[in-house]
Amino acid sequence: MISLNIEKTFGFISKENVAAYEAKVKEAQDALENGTCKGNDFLGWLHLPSSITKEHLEDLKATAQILRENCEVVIVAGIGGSYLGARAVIEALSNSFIWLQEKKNAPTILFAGHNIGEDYLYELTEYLKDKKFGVINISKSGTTTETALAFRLLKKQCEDQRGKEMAKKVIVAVTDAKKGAARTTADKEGYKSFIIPDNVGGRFSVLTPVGLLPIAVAGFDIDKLVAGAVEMEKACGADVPFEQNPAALYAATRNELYKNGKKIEILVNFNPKLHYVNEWWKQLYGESEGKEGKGIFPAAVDFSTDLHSMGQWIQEGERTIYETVISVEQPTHKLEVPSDAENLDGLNFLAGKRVDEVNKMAELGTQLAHVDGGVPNMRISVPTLNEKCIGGLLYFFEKACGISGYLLGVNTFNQPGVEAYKKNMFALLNKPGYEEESKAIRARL
Ligand SMILES: O=P(O)(O)OC[C@H]1O[C@](O)(CO)[C@@H](O)[C@@H]1O
Repeated sequence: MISLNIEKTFGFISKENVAAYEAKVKEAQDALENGTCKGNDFLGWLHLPSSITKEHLEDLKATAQILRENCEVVIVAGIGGSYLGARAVIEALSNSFIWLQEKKNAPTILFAGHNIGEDYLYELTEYLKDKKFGVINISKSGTTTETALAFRLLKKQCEDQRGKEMAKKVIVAVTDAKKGAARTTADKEGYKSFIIPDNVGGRFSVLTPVGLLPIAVAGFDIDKLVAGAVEMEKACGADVPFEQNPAALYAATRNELYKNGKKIEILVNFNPKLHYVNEWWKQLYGESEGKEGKGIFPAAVDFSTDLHSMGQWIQEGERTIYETVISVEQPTHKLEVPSDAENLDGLNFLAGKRVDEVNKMAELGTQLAHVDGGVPNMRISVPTLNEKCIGGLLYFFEKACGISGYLLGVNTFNQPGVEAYKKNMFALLNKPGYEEESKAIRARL
């Protein structure tokens, strides 16, 4: 099970001040449990893991199997919370060179609908020209422009290439039960569809079909992923004492750091497979807390790669940052540094050591250097990268986010600020219904 160590924050904030959050954290836990916090119509994620039924998982696995049997490539179309969770889990669990391997035991998973890059979409559609492909169209609102645009292209191409009947079989919708264009299309075309519950917001939806279906198609064990989340739901529960509750401690510590001028949290990994876990985390905390002129800025780096780009800033730049390191205890594979008779590269001092030992010393050395340089450090230990641990990690971050947003005093579950760019874009594109905004925005150009 994952664990949290906050010892290396105590040169910057005091143990007593973190412990003093106990009552406020209890209030937060109660408010989440009783549904009395702000945004209380979006609390469906709280006990989601333990409420997932065997039948639901079987339904997801059966649909995944149809896609696996009929597709060489599956495109997951979605953006934000309808994209990042699936990508985070799939990349954390996949072989880093999966798409270069001839023999695959699952369709290649590609992503679309998370940008409006013409070249990206052109190159994707070109690549798909001789492929048996399917699409999972994911959008809670069913109206997000980026996703809808990509889906329009992919749906047509799939129907043209594979025929209407096969397209019906290999296109799956994950969307609202009733509203939105994605629902209308799915119902009209007769696609298999899954529902995103009303009370689960996008960034908290990885354990709904939004994440579970693509993860199952990619060949990973969603039973174990959910089991890991269930375990963490218990470990972070309202009945677990403050000092033993990782979500409570993480939420309290980051709020205390924020109060002491640490305005930026950098999520750090020492494993490139976790890059998209960082990205998922950025949305979770950024959309949840960045509002009302408040909120820790969630940044992220991949070490040791970024020690050679951002390392200088972190070591000696403005002291408004702290780091949270996701440390994977055990790699999946074993690789030792070979000995070399000539030792031309001078690396024989590493001969016989596992590559991970070198990585772990980089991690430890970085922690000490950054703490010496004025950067508080928290460490989240993950035993290994498997479904169970990742499920636990995701739920831990969600629960801590729910508590942390409450401590900050914001509505953790809305994202009103995201509408501003959309409104301008629609006005600039002359979307019907935006006539007044179009006139007003053009007058400003
Ligand atoms: O699932 P949808 O409705 O397409 O939304 C995708 C993403 O867009 C946002 O609503 C922001 O615009 C996110 O909160 C959400 O995760």
